[in-house]
Amino acid sequence: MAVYTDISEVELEALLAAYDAGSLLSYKGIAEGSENSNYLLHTTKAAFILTLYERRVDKADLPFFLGLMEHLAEHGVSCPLPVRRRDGEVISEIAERPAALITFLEGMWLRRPAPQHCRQVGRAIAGLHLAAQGFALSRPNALALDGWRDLWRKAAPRADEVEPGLSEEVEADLATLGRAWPGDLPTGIIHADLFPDNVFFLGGEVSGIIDFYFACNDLLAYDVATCLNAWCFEKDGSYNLTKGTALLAGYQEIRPLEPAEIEALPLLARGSALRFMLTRLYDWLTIPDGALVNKRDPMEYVRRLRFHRQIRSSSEYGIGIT
Ligand SMILES: Nc1ncnc2c1ncn2[C@@H]1O[C@H](COP(=O)(O)OP(=O)(O)OP(=O)(O)O)[C@@H](O)[C@H]1O
Ligand SMILES: N[C@@H](CCO)C(=O)O
Repeated sequence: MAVYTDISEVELEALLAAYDAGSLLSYKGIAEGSENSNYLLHTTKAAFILTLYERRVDKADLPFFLGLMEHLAEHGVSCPLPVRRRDGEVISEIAERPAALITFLEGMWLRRPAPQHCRQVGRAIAGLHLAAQGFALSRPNALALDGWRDLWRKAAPRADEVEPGLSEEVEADLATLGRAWPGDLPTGIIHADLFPDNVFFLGGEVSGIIDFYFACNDLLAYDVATCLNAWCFEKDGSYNLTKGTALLAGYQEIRPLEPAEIEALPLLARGSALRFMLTRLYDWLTIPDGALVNKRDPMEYVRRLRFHRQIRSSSEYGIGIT
């Protein structure tokens, strides 16, 4: 559950007074998610989500995230729209946290996505990459190689408690990725966390994308690699080639990958698996048991790392260089 901060109806009514969003009818904390506190609000005008930024979100980045959502919505991507206050601002404060009111998106995320959903996600992510072109702000990826090394420094001393030998594996990955990480592939704004719980479907179609709080400028194909990790592995850790093929084909329908991007996929997928393994490992070791937070299993991503290490060609993901 992710409700780190409790808020009262009195605080909420005071907050809503700054907006033209109606008056409060009801509210409740949302159990899902792990990074921020989210509340579902019903007002006399509509339903909204109120997000209180916690943990990894730096307040200085909020204009980028919220501005990006506005830009994407204006360019045809279905995503929440930040609600402006009467004074024109989008960032508020409640319970000593920075907060934003955003529009409510209909739909649900899929616990068991099928290949046709993966194809749609491929299309959606390519659409997002194209729609984000021209957004005026930029933000470096805080969870790229240097960020991974920082997380690793903090988690390394206890990593072998989670899996004996993990330290040695991660040291080798960091060294390989540090040497071989591609520097010359197409870049742009990426979502960087497009997991199934961040894509809503309605009647079998993508109805919207949420949670832009890791969005940043980085390699576009790295976002595709993250989607392969998040959408195309089964619970038993095996790669589902049909899903991978569908996701990559969907992406290429909208934005064909360059040969160099295709060739780099095994490395990018390995880097992305390491990134999610490290944030999960850090949380696993630092969040106390019993805290009201979803702790995600780092071992799922250790298994993905092992898979990507033995890939010899991108065709094993379901794509060929033509
Ligand atoms: N605009 C929205 N419309 C409808 N529901 C939303 C919206 N934004 C968030 N939610 C709900 O809140 C939940 C958590 O939101 P979100 O994924 O942004 O939180 P988070 O803590 O950043 O999670 P994550 O662990 O994925 O980073 C979502 O699963 C969804 O149920
Ligand atoms: N999507 C991330 C968590 C939140 O960003 C993970 O599954 O580790």
